[in-house]
Amino acid sequence: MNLGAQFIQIWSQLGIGRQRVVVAVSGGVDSVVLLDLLQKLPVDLSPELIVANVDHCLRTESQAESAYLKKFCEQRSLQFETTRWLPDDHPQTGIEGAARDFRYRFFAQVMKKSGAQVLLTAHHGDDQAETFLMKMLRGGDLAQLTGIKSKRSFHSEFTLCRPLLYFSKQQLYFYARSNQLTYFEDQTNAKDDTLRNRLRHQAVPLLKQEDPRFLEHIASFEEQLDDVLQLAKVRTRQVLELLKVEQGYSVSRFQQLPSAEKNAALRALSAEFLSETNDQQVREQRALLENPAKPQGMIRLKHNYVFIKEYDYFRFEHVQKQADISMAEYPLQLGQWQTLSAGEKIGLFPAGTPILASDDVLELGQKEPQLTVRHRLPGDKLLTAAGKQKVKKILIDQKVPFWQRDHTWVVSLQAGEILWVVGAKKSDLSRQSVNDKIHYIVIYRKISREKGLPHE
Ligand SMILES: Nc1ncnc2c1ncn2[C@@H]1O[C@H](COP(=O)(O)OP(=O)(O)OP(=O)(O)O)[C@@H](O)[C@H]1O
Repeated sequence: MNLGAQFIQIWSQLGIGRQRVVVAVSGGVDSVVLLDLLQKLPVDLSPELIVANVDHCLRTESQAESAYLKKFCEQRSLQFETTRWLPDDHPQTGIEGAARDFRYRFFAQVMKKSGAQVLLTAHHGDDQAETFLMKMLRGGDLAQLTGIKSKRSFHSEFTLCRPLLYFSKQQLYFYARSNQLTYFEDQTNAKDDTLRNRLRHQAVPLLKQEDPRFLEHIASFEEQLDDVLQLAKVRTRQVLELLKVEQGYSVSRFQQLPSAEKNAALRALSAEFLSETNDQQVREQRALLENPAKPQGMIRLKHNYVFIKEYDYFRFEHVQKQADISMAEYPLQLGQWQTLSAGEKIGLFPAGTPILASDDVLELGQKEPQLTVRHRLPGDKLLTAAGKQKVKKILIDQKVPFWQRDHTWVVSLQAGEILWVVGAKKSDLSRQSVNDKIHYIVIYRKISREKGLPHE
């Protein structure tokens, strides 16, 4: 079957039919062939074409090429839309990415203006193989290897289709010559200054020489990989659902999973929290979760995240840096609760105020205590009969994990001396002696998130 006949088949399968489409035409052989193939489709499959072109002003010839395309389209009564990316708007670095962004923004504008829903580009099999090899070289998430898709959504409201993915560049050259098409060669593509160009000129020809069906094999792997990844995604979601508990994820349920599901779950969580996966860290997390000798543990991750195992739960947690933690300081007003966070509150009350079994209470001997509550700060010291004790040391001795230390609340006297490191230690001087009358109490209470519990 010749290329034109194969194209008709592919076009029918894409299901675009006769609707209005925008074709991205650079003037290179790929897009010139695409435009010709589209114009030669049988009438019942023939779409309404709008040709979109961007002059990036990156090569001296580009202006003349755009002018040629304009004339070409006029002669064939094709709607032609073009724009220039002026040199003043070019960034110092990342020019390729910026050019791509500009180009696709323009295509979206043309689509909006014309009411077209589909954008066509002329990516072909060699582009696919080069992209595959580039991603393989760079490493990372397996999903990235699925490469260029023949159909995907674009700017959320449009569809981007690449009907030439199944053809090699060589086939496109052959078609262009046989049909006497005029196209332009981008001379910058001849240089070996980019990875893509080196792969195009050196690696890909060698691989094609080893097996002429190399491009077909890549395309087939891409399709299979796509299918397998879709299935894996569904299963991973089910696994995460199974592991989910109120405090995070269940360690015991994790331990019962088959090996592949363990890895998939940890990778998916890394991707969710850190937007990337790191095999070494997934191995470390798994080793921690499977180690019965370590009921608790923590692994530092990127972007201020930590992976925490606490007995039967594990979770990813974002640890705030000291600078990000609220510097709020609340004076305690007699008889009033002060909310500290969504899950906790504190208050100063007269002695004898009813308390709950789960409350933590500091008894006070002072007549009119002037107390404030705040997060602990570097250098804080607890007042004790034996002298002052560093709060940091208390937290370390009490094995408070480091990611929770800066979140610790302290209750201090006006002078700054600390009477209570909440959850860790109370000053033995909050009353002069055990026989001293208790005048007031400070109550620290966890607020249950479940409504309707008897104590709330
Ligand atoms: N200046 C341009 N004007 C119109 N269409 C363009 C232009 N440059 C590229 N295209 C369209 O994009 C297709 C791919 O081009 P190219 O291989 O240069 O892009 P790329 O660098 O791989 O980036 P991307 O895949 O994101 O478009 C072309 O076949 C053509 O359809």
